[in-house]
Amino acid sequence: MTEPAGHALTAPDLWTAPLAEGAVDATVTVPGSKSVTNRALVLAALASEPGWVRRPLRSRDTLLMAGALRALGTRIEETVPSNASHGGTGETGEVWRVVPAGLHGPVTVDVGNAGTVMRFLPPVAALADGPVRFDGDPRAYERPLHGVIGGLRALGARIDDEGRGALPMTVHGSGALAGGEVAIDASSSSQFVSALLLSAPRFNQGLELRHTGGRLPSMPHIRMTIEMLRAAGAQVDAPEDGGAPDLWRVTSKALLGRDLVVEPDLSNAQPFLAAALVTGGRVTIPDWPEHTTQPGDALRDLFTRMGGRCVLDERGLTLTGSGRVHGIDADLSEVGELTPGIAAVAALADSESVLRGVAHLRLHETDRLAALRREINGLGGDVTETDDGLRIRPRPLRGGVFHTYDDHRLATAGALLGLVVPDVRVEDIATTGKTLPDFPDLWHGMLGARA
Ligand SMILES: O=C(O)C1=C[C@@H](OP(=O)(O)O)[C@@H](O)[C@H](O)C1
Ligand SMILES: C=C(OP(=O)(O)O)C(=O)O
Repeated sequence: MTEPAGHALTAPDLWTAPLAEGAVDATVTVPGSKSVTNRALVLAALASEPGWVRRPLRSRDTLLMAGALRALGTRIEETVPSNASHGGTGETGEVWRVVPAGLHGPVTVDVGNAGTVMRFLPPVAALADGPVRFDGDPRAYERPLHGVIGGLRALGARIDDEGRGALPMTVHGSGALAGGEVAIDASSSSQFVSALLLSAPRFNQGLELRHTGGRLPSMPHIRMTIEMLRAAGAQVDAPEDGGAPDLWRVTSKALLGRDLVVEPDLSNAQPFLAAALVTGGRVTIPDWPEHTTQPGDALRDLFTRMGGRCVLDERGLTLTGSGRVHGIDADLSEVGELTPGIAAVAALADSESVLRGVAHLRLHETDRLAALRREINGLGGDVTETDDGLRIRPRPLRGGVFHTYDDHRLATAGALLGLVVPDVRVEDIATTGKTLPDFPDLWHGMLGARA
C-alpha cells in the first residue's frame, strides 16, 4: 500500500487540539463556499459586463483564482462596505466587483494545490491572447489533468506539457477557441467536466461534451456548474433534463454579469456539525440554504444516520447530538470531499462503518484513503483501505500526532478527533487556510460558546 504524499513529517508544527469539556453548544457562521466563489470568479471574468461576488470566500484557493484572473487582465475590486445588506441575510460582508477585460499572456499562473484553479483556468487561458504557464505545489503535478489537456487539444488549443499530461504546462492561447464536440474520461475528477463547461459559452462553436469511462464522481458539483452557467445566461442541455447520459451541450453565447451572494461553505460546516454529534451537543450553522447544489447538504442525511437530529429553519441548520454515534455504510461518490470528516466521526462510533465509491480520493490533496488509514490507526484505530474506500472499526483511541499531508480536510478531521480524545496534536493546522483560514479561531470560538 502506498503512503500518502505530503510534506516532511520530521519538523511538524503541532497544534494541540482543544478537548471538549462537555457538550458543545454554539452557533458558528461559516465563510463562503470555495466551489461557488471560484466558479463565480471564472464566470464573471468571462462575462460581457461587470458583475459582483458578495461574501466571497477569502482563502488560499480563492485568492489564487483571483490572482490568476487578475494577471490575465480581469479587474477585481475588493470592498468591505459598511452596509452591504443583501440576499435577505441582513449581514454586511465583503464584495468583489469583477470587471471583465481582454485576457492576455504571457502570464504564469500559480495553481497552488487548488483543483478548481488547475482545472478551471486552462480553458480560460486558451481564450487568452498569448502563452499562459501553469505551475503549482509539488502535489499539483501528481493530480490528474488529462481530461482538461486532452479535451482542450481536441477543441483546438495548443498546449505544451512535454508529454506529461499534467502540470507544469503552457497553454498557448490564441485569443479564441473553436470548440465543438469532444469526449473525455472524467472518472478521476468531475472538475474536468466543470472546467470545459464553464468556458464553453465563449467557444466559437460552443461545446458538445461526452464523458466516456467509469463512474463520474461529485455530481452535485457538476450540477453547481450548470446552475451557475444558466444563472449567467448560458444555454446548457444536461443529462438530467432528459438528455442522453453523460452528455452536455453548451451554446456559444455572451455571458451576463451577475450580482451573486456566495452561500456558506457547507463542507466546511462539517467539522462543527460533527462536534455537536460526537459531544452530544448542539451546533447551528446560520444561512444554510434551502436549495443548494453543494454536496455538504448531504450532511443532513449522513449525520442523521450517524445518530444526530437535524432541523433546518429560519435560524439555519441545527444539529443536535444524542450522545450516541452510529457507524454508517455509505456510498460517498457524489460527496467525496466529505469523506475525511465522516471517517473521523466513524472512528468514534458504536459500530463499524464502510465508506464506498471514493477511490478517486487517492488523487486529492493527498492520498486521502491512505492518510486517513494511517493517521486514525496512529491513534489506536482500526481502519483498512478497500478498493474504493475505507472500512472503519471503532476502537478506543489515544493521543498522538495527527499528520495532515498539506490537506485541509485531514487537519479538520484531526481536530474533531482531538475534541474527545485527549492530547491529539494536529500537524500544520495552518493548512486549513486552503479553504478556511479562520478554522482555529472558529473552533476555539465554538468551544468558548459552550453553555
Ligand atoms: O468542482 C468543485 O468545486 C469540486 C469538485 C470535487 O472534485 P473531484 O470531482 O475531483 O472530487 C470536489 O472534491 C472538490 O473539492 C471541489
Ligand atoms: C478535493 C478538494 O479540493 P480541490 O478543489 O483542490 O480538488 C477538497 O476541497 O476537498
